[in-house]
Amino acid sequence: MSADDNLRAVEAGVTRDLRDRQTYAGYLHLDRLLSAQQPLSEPEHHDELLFIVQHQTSELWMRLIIHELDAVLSALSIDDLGPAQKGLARVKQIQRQLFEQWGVLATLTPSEYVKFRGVLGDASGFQSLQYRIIEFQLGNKNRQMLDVFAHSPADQERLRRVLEAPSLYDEFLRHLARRDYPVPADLLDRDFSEPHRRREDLIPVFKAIYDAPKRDWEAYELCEELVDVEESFQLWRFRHMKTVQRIIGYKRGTGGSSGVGFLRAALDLTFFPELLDVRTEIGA
Ligand code: HEM
Ligand SMILES: N[C@@H](CC(=O)c1ccccc1NC=O)C(=O)O
Repeated sequence: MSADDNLRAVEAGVTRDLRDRQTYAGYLHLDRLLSAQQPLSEPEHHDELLFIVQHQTSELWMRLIIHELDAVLSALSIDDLGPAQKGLARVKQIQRQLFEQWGVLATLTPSEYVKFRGVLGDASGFQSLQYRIIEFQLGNKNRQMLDVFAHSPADQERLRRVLEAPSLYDEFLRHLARRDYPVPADLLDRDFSEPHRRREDLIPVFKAIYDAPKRDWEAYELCEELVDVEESFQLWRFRHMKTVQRIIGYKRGTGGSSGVGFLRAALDLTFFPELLDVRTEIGA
């Protein structure tokens, strides 16, 4: 065998007899994973598989984001900034992946989608538990979202726990307070199920950090990481809205909302408003 044969020799050491061994497919449970794509259209529409895979891969990446954000929240709560930073860096890369993934779905045309949209019934991404958990972890709290999970008490309970727990911003502000930044006291122990509302008196905290980055580089860097995560999240929302617009135009959503208008309204939501507001004050 040589390079000219265009064949690679399988080395003698390669394990070939995998009876009673841990295997690739076994470890990854590929039997379950790869049998979970079940198109409902009849006759089966070619593009329904794309729709299913796009959503399932998104849910897998969201599973990892939740796992990483859980670790980031714990790290912040014990002032362990290194691991928090590392976790956010990973989250950012996953977000980039989720953003790029829209390009695949954008190859689905309106003519193709209408052919199987009917099989979706009342199902909608609006009902994604993992998406809502991430929004809550990041701070877009909204108790009304619990209603959507009344049909599934275990899911509803899981979401309620995240709703009532401190968000990333809450944990960051508590960390800054422990480092003697003048974070307003009422923000440190509040009803965490409420969204954070923009506060003028937080801006001096961030201004102190941004005016002298070298004095507290860790805090400065974490501020920038949070802004990155917020921006990536908004980019995902924007591209979802644009993809929806090109595929269903201004039809109502299967979840019952107005569709594109409803998705556009989410672009006004913000996770860390003062971290953006402070930029207006820098150098002033
Ligand atoms: C053909 C592709 C898609 C269309 C036409 C579409 C359409 C919509 C519409 C109209 C809504 C508003 C709720 C409703 O009334 O249904 C919505 C919400 C949502 N969709 Fe999609 N979507 C698509 C793909 C995706 C994909 C791939 C994901 C990834 C998981 C996704 C996740 C979501 C989420 C999380 C929401 C809730 C957003 C919010 O509350 O702001 N969608 N979608
Ligand atoms: N809301 C979409 C349907 C939809 O996209 C969907 C349906 C079932 C499972 C996931 C979905 N994705 C995002 O909303 C629509 O109105 O066409």
